[in-house]
Amino acid sequence: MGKIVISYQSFTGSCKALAEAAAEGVAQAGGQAEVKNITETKAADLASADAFVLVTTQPFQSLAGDTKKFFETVWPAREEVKKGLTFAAIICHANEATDSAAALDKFATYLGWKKFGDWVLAAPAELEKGKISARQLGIAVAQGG
Ligand SMILES: Cc1cc2nc3c(=O)[nH]c(=O)nc-3n(C[C@H](O)[C@H](O)[C@H](O)COP(=O)(O)O)c2cc1C
Repeated sequence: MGKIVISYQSFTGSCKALAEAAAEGVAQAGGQAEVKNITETKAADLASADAFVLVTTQPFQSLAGDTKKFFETVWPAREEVKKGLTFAAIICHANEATDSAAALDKFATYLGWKKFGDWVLAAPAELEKGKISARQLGIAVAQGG
């Protein structure tokens, strides 16, 4: 795989740390990772990306605001995004993440992005464990599956 965009939304740093761990995995597998805040991620950034990894928190049991806004912004500009973009996600949650996972499923379907395996779940209380999963995800995405 070539360039992999890894975007995060983070209130207290856990999702940022998970995004950086995923980028380490990508680099370890010989890929090129670009880590960005979700507020700075636009459809055009995904034009030349081979894969997109989203790392998001889930306040109030639902997808975080800036992350949802990202999808709302990408939708009208979706033609700019590489066709069939590979899409992986890490949901960082304090309890269960059913609603956020379902929302990401819907966005992937609407946009025609190719879901990469299962969404990875991580808990801020077990951040080191989450970082291992994030690194493994980065390696797997960079290796193309
Ligand atoms: C305002 C707010 C509301 C939250 N509500 C939930 C929630 O309903 N369910 C949940 O699993 N986590 C909830 N969280 C916890 C976040 O999931 C957790 O703190 C976050 O994933 C940590 O990532 P971060 O350090 O990148 O912000 C909430 C956090 C904030 C700030």
